[in-house]
Amino acid sequence: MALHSMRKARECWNFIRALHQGPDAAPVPQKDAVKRIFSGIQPTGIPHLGNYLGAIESWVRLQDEHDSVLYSIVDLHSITVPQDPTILRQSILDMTAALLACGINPEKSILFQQSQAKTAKEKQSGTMGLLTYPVLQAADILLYKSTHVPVGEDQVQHMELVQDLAQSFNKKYGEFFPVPKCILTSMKKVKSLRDPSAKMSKSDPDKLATVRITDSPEEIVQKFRKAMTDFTSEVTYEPASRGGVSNLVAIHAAVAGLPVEEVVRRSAGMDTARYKLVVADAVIEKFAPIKSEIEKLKMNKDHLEKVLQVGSAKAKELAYPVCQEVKKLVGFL
Ligand SMILES: Nc1ncnc2c1ncn2[C@@H]1O[C@H](COP(=O)(O)OC(=O)[C@@H](N)Cc2c[nH]c3ccccc23)[C@@H](O)[C@H]1O
Repeated sequence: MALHSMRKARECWNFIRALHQGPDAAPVPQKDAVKRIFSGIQPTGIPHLGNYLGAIESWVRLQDEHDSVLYSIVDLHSITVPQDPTILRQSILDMTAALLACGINPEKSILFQQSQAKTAKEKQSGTMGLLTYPVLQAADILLYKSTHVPVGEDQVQHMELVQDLAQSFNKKYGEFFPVPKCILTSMKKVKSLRDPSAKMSKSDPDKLATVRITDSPEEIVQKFRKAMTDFTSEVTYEPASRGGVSNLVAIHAAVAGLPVEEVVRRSAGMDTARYKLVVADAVIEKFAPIKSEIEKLKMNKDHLEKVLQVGSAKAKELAYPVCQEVKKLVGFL
């Protein structure tokens, strides 16, 4: 299996290299393209504060600001590590419920399941080789001619590859793909509560490091109470020298919708032990309505499945002409 995957991965890279070696085409001036927003999230695990503040919250805003917005539940990406099929199936629906509860509105954006939105003729490419992580991510984005990709800082490296691939393709075949830009929020890297030098992550083995949006109030309080700070009791925002407390201030400001300076001003005279509970309360308050909405949505499996079906059909419709155009440009059609 590993060998087979490696061979497929090599084939995939050769295919991309072959694309780059195509005939030099005269550059066509880039059109003033309409913005198309695209982003994705892995279905494995419940979204955490980092996913929420670094990505999902801005996704909700962007669907109000732009006409063409797609959000993908990237199930193909999640199988780069072993997954139990029954659990994966459930996790896809759980992620759908979580995104809807956070405010993703299928009337305003296309919410779809990555594996279900491949165009019919593309089916033969569903091998692990083509799914090699960053290449698959590039395919996700370019397949819809996306212009803007709202992500956290950890995705910037992947985005650089996507930009390179788009530029190389355009150089050979004429301006076809917009070179997609990242949209980063001020919360582009929410730090682990246990180690402010690391990002908050779903897979952190220290359960106290990561606050999930469905955590109980007690769990949230416990995690913030144990958050790593330093020996200075004052609350200040100095990310370079006081990573722990600054992470708390940044989280607090983001969930309360206040500027950092205001949050620091309001906590004057408070020590960090007391402040941790204030931040925990703000997070509990922010997540409470989302948590109860998730519970409601999870009871209606048919609705969740329908949302994904409709979204996947719409995504497929957008992808098909792009895929055909690429095939024509390359000479496959
Ligand atoms: N601690 C953190 N602070 C701030 N932001 C964070 C933090 N942790 C996670 N994020 C952001 O959450 C989004 C989803 O994360 P994933 O790991 O599922 O995200 C991933 O694993 C992607 N490879 C999924 C993907 C597949 N295809 C795509 C195409 C476009 C954009 C994204 C994708 C991401 O925006 C991520 O940056």
